[in-house]
Amino acid sequence: MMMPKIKGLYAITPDWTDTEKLLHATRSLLEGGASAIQYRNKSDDVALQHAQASELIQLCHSFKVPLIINDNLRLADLTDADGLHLGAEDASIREARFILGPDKIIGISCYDRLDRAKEAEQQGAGYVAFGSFFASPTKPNAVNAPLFLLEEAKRVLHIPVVAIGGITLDNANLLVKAGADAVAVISALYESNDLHASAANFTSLFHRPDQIQ
Ligand SMILES: Cc1ncc(COP(=O)(O)OP(=O)(O)O)c(N)n1
Ligand SMILES: Cc1ncsc1CCOP(=O)(O)O
Ligand SMILES: [Mg+2]
Repeated sequence: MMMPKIKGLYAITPDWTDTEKLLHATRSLLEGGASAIQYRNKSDDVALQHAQASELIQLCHSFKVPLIINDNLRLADLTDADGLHLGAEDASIREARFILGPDKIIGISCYDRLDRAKEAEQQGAGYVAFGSFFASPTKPNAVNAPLFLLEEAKRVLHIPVVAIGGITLDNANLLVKAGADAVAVISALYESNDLHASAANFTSLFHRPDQIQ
């Protein structure tokens, strides 16, 4: 698959053990317009992770959407996933590139740090992520990032800038207006009563012309 740039709605999976439920929910998000999916499973059940990631890759590819693995370089390599997302505690870009090759998407968590993003871009990252911008139900103790960081990041970086953390349909437009190329969302999608509509509503934020204030 040709690797598209990260842009629009980037859905991240919750820690669900029910694989059918996870696939069904993710299909609804893809039908609603999600343009990238991240498999983020924090359990240590290697067999479950391998099975879920493999099924998600097939599903995503039927929509021509990339599936990115969080944290786990070995799993990304084993499943031939489209990319890997790395935080401060995870592998280095250099190691990931060496194992995965030049074509995979490598995303880097930059928290509230522009210096980290500049370095990641220089080292060949495919996108950088900042956050948490709002209180996150999934990660309540995450570092807080200010909105103006997105504007600064857009001024100096040439790779896509992703925003994460507590993003809902009520606050996402602030991030898009500040320059986010994509929003990465867990709870407001997977805990929604209508996943298809939620994904479609997030996606529409990226196609709307800027409103005059
Ligand atoms: C798109 C995106 N941005 C940030 C993160 C967070 O990564 P990290 O800091 O390594 O934390 P965990 O997600 O591993 O708990 C992410 N996963 N995706
Ligand atoms: C992985 C991560 N990193 C910062 S906040 C967060 C979780 C985002 O999940 P939610 O959309 O439920 O706030
Ligand atoms: Mg991580």
